[in-house]
Amino acid sequence: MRTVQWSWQPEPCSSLAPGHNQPAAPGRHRSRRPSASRSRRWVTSCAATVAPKSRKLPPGNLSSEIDLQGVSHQERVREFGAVYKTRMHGQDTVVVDDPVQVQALLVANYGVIENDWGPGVSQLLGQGAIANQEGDAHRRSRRVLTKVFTKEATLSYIPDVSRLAASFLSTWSGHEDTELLGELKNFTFDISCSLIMGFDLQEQERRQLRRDFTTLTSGFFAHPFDQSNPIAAAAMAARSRLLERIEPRISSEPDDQGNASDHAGGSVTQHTPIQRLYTASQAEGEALSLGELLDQSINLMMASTETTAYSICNMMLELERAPEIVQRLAKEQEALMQQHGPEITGQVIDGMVYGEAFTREVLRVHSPVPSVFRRPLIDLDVAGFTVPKGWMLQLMLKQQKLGEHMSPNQPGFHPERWLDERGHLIEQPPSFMPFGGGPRLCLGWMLAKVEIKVVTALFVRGYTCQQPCPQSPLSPNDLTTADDSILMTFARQT
Ligand code: HEM
Repeated sequence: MRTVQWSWQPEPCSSLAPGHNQPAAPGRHRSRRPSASRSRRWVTSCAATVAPKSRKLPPGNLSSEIDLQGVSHQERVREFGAVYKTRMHGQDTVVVDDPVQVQALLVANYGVIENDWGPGVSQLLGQGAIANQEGDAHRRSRRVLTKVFTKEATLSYIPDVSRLAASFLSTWSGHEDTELLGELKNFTFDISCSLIMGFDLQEQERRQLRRDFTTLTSGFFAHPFDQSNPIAAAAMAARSRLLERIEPRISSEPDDQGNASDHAGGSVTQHTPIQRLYTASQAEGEALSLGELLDQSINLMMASTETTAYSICNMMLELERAPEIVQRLAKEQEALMQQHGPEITGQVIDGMVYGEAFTREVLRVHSPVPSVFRRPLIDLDVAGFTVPKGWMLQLMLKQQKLGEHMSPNQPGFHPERWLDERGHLIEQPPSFMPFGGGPRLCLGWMLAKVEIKVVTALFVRGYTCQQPCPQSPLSPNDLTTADDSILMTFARQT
């Protein structure tokens, strides 16, 4: 029996401090089909294998759609176990909710399973987008795009992220009520947009970009995805408008000081990370074409905006109901300000030990990407069951199980569980995978954590918040369905 290699278990870095685990360089965690001579070693360390001829499908129910059966995922796991079959969006699907199996399938990527986002997302992102790529093309894109998300690059974004966060918080505190989720989507979109187009965009241009991006994302799951569907057509038109605005910014020429002006002789801006990628890749020969970089830009906006906004929104809802957590975070900030001064710097972000525990707990409890989808290219054996080629695989990233070394080891929102008795951060259990793993580990995980921590730090240093009509934190399914009417009243601390 051939097996799928599990060579690398991703452990997202808990901090920006040197010496902490960094995700492996993209080349290190390629999965490949093993040669027969090495298979014995893999048998002992792998979970997913190529299926034997005799098929044994997982238990479950294929007779009706998962939504129509009115049974929750947890109830299914209780009834059938961690690997079960069901119907989802008209397709036969196997759901995998065991962290060991999920990890193995995440690394078993090229040639064994492929990404499947459906026709809407695929077309709206574009063929050159990293989420649509497999094999060598995917490796090449990661090699190039990683340069924008190294630790050094991420540290360099902190001043701009802080400026933007300070400006949003100040605006919110000047209004009676803030539509929190909608505002946070603007905040996180502005950050990804700035990586691509610069921080100096005029407010009017930002507004137009946000509007077009919202129209584009509402087309992701439009069905059928063609011109006959007005939502799909509007989304494609919004994509074209976005690209028209992004293109001249990316291809603008740098002047002697590293500034850039667009080809139409328009505004002069600081060179952005994506512009630098374009110029550098032209020079180094490992070129991502302009077309590919445009698709990657849409992909970056898509990957970063709602995920991070949703995390910060839940973070605020948790803070609003837990004054003791706010107090502890504020005490940590006081100490950090005494040590490093008032600026938020990489040292401050690194020094946020309780802030890191808090961030992890937000991501654990409110995992904004609770699962990812894959499609097997061969019959696969998962935990002794066959997943036939062409079925859908839903891999659950959000895991209920806590690490045994965690205290408290019970459900609920407890940042303390990430600290040992001396107040040091504990090792992250393999079941904690908010940023996925393997060759598709989130590229922006460090930036996402920086955004969450910068907002946390600025908030506890100077603001309070209260919900005019209390609501529960958002459930993972609300990511695509929640309207933006989560109201929060911000005030400056007196
Ligand atoms: C809390 C915030 C975030 C969460 C929870 C998150 C989670 C994830 C997950 C689970 C994946 C893997 C998807 C898969 O396996 O199919 C992923 C991929 C990705 N993420 Fe994030 N993400 C976040 C923020 C960001 C940010 C801020 C950026 C960039 C600015 C970003 C860029 C990407 C990209 C480009 C990929 C695709 C990687 C590839 O296909 O190789 N993400 N993210």
